[in-house]
Amino acid sequence: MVAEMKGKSKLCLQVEKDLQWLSQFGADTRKGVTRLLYSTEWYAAQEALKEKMTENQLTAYYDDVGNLYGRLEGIEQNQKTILVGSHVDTVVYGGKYDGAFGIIAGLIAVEHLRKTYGMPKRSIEVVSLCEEEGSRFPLTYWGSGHIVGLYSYENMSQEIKDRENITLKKAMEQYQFGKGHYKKPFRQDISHFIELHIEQGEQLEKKQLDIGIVSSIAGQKRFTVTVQGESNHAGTTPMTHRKDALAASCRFITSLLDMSKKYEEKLYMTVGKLDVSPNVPNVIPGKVSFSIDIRHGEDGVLDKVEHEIKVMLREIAINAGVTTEINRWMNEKPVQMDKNLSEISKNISEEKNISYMSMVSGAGHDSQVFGPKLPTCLLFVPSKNGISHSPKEYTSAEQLEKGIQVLIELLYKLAY
Ligand SMILES: NC(=O)NC(NC(N)=O)C(=O)[O-]
Ligand SMILES: [Zn+2]
Ligand SMILES: [Zn+2]
Repeated sequence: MVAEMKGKSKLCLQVEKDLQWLSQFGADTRKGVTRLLYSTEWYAAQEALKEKMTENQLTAYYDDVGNLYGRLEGIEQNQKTILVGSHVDTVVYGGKYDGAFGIIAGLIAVEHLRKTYGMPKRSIEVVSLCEEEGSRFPLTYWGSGHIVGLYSYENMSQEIKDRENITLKKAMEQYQFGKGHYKKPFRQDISHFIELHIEQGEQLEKKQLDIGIVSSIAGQKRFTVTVQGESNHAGTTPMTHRKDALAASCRFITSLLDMSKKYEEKLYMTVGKLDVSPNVPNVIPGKVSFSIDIRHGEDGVLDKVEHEIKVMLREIAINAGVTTEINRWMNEKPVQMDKNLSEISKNISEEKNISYMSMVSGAGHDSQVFGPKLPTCLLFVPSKNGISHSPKEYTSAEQLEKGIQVLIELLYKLAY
């Protein structure tokens, strides 16, 4: 252990320690991390980060939706601010790197810059975005979407509820967000958004490269499907007279995944969430709802697939004697990252002898929301075995450090 510590740089030890520290908020007994939007664990993580920002001599503050910022004031007036960071929320039973790494990396990079070069010309803010994953409520990019003005909580639907029927409004207000206590989230003073993230795939590892410079992010749609059948007795209702919502859902899901194969490897389709009612062994399932998540690099293909899904759903409903409803609650277009920032990142990597490749991200990111509005840069570090959204997520401290080195230099070039 001591020998291992001796071999590691200060930066390596720091990033390892800080990620471990942040993962305690929402840690479960199976080594996973679950930090859902506006949950106790989520708030504890934001509060702990706020304290850390203050310790790092940053001015820490929330906006009214729960995004947390740590600001290092620039010496030149009238300059816009560079935003660097990622999201603090996780999926259910996720790992300790997704999102968290971008925040910790931002904090470490800014701390390093301040200690080495003093105050920047242009202000830098490290941001811990409140929500990106869409794991608790049927919405995604709740944090970044407010910053760029895509969302406004004042106009949000009262119908947005989690699995336990808690409304988004109530969840927000539990921690005093959404009441006008804090600064409004919409901002027009941001010059760039920079995000460092784990790849969540295996391209970098397979090619043995250190950094992925993202050129574009795939488009993504998410739906909730509700299938309404009829609950009845398992021992007396003839097999031919049933309106079994689960049997119909299974047929539909299988046909759907079969259909996705015709798009070869370019279409990604997932049914990841299923709720069965009443969910007991001796009652025919009367109601089922499930999610569909589709992704592709071309928007036109996603529209075509959406149409196919709807046609297929109608056909299966007619044959199974059930009724169906489909609600699309996410529709993100593919987005290009800023070419100039990518070029700067390439040059930095070359100067530092850090190997890199340009790549497309199949995973969604807050950078997708900032990208159409302002120059945005998304950088990846490798993920062991390409695993993510799992407690098995892992990137070595040495690989994390390379990402941070590029980030430090990029921020230096933009802010000093
Ligand atoms: N980087 C992510 O894990 N993002 C995830 N979340 C969103 N909102 O896309 C996803 O599902 O790809
Ligand atoms: Zn994620
Ligand atoms: Zn993420």
